[in-house]
Amino acid sequence: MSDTILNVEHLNKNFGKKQVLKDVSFSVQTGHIVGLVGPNGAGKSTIMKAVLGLFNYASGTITIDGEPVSPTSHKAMDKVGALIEYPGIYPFLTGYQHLELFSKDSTSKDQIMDIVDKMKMDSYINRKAKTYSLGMKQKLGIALALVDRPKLVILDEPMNGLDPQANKDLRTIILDLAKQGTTLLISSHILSELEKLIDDLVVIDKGQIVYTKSMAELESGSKKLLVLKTSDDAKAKEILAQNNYQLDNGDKFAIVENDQTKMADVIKLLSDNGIDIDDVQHVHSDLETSLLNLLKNDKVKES
Ligand SMILES: Nc1ncnc2c1ncn2[C@@H]1O[C@H](COP(=O)(O)OP(=O)(O)OP(=O)(O)O)[C@@H](O)[C@H]1O
Repeated sequence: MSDTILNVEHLNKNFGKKQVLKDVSFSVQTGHIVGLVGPNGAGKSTIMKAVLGLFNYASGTITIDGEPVSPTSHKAMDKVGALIEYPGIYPFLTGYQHLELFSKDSTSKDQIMDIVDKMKMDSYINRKAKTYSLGMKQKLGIALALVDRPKLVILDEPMNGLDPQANKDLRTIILDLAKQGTTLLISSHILSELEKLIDDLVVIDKGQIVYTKSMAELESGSKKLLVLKTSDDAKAKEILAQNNYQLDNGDKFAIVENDQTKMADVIKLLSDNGIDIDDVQHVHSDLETSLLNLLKNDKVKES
């Protein structure tokens, strides 16, 4: 059984009169990759900053590896690496100098070159950062979060500005780290990328946690659809309904699949009734669809 590395309990946070975190509780298991997702302004960065001890909160507790975290209690930060919003980059320092300056004294040159190598930054690591593109700066920010090989890594929108190859490299690095026992809390709006990585999902909306589940649970609960395009969708729907197929109420013409649904039977039924099938495919709900449904159905109200 895995143990908990990060525990957030009953966290409340205000900015002026606005309450931006409302009784936020969740925990993260050691070695897991956890996705923190939700609409713009939901409170993802605020949670991450609170976990990093960057500001006071009205009430609640945060512990990392059993140690409390607050603006006056930073001991646990020794175990944490983070990239929050934009990486703080100094234009006149090279990438290598950034890594040297901001890594721990105990981090060796070999460790620095190892992350440079894995992030494929060799060709520009000795150039001044003012010459870096957006993606290069982002990669340097990620390298800074990882260079000390922390137990817990917090990445806010790490895929921002990365090209497809860099995204793939980052995915490999993250999955390798998790295999070695590193825990990662990652926020991203690029759900198609996130779902290739994460073990667990924490969904926040308007400052409240609306959902915490493993991806396995999410996938097992997600709908499987048979999406159809026919010569006469209206008639096809009528025939399928008469034959006890469950029509999906989404945007596309689809039936909800169960263990008894056979594509061949559906095609035969429709063609026996003089309907041509232009296209038919099995579709599993992806994370984006599941999340949109979840947010559509959640009852959280703006205060
Ligand atoms: N320093 C601040 N002062 C006042 N309000 C703030 C401050 N930082 C964040 N907020 C507000 O807190 C809420 C949550 O913001 P936060 O940045 O945590 O959202 P987010 O989920 O990370 O959003 P996004 O996906 O757009 O990055 C928003 O309503 C935002 O306007």
